[in-house]
Amino acid sequence: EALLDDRKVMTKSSSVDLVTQTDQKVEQLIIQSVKEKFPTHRFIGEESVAAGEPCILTDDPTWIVDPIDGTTNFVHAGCRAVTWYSAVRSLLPQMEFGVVFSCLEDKMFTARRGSGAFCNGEPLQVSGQKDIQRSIIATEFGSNRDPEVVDKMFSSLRNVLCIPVHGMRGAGTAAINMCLVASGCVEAYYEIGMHVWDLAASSLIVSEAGGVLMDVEGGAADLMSRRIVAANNRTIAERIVKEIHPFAPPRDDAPPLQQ
Ligand SMILES: O=P(O)(O)O[C@H]1[C@H](O)[C@@H](O)[C@H](O)[C@@H](O)[C@@H]1O
Ligand SMILES: [Mg+2]
Ligand SMILES: [Mg+2]
Repeated sequence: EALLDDRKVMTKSSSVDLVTQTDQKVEQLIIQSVKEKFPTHRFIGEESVAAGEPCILTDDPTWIVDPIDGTTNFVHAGCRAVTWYSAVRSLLPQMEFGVVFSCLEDKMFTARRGSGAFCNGEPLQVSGQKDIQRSIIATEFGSNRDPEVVDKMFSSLRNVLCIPVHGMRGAGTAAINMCLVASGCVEAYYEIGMHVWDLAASSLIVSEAGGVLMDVEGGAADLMSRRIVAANNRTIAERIVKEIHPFAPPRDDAPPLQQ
């Protein structure tokens, strides 16, 4: 409880969707320092959106910021990851670079479109495993405790586990789960319910490390849809898609509900 007090924990969409003053301060720090260099660029920041800012990509260069990914870990045990990235939108949003910093491990994951993915400067490569039965799969349960949604998540978890796979893991942060895919430590990560700022930077890191991104129903990945399968290859991604019980949370870029 002392920890919770120290970190000034507040809640957002539900009693388990946590935010701290540190999340808010880190986001302000990142946005202010980028603005000083690039005054015309736009931002989509997790805590700014929570405060009512729009979550829309335009044709302008846009930085997508998740100040602390894994706030629940941070509240309970210390820091986890800080993530931000820049997207330049033409006809389709095109990510230019992604950065994820894992402060617990002092690892800086980076990727630039067309130039590969790196961890502390060392090139990253996804796992070469093609057999799902020799794979480790990562997932998370997010912050929705609606029993119907939880039933669907458990049904997917059960199906994937019983393929059977070697194991299932969850780092408590989407960004780090995706970096684990990019590093070849796990074969895939899937989740429904996280947000564009959880995935933006690490999605480029996964694809630049040779991985694939897919929607949970098998179509093209859509970072605003709050659904993702990130895998080392298409065979593994498509096998996971077969086992997922899909549902569609409200999109990140949906217009706000009228009061
Ligand atoms: O810690 P935050 O930035 O809120 O992100 C987490 C998200 O809230 C959860 O729903 C997901 O399950 C985690 O994987 C995210 O990393
Ligand atoms: Mg996050
Ligand atoms: Mg966050």
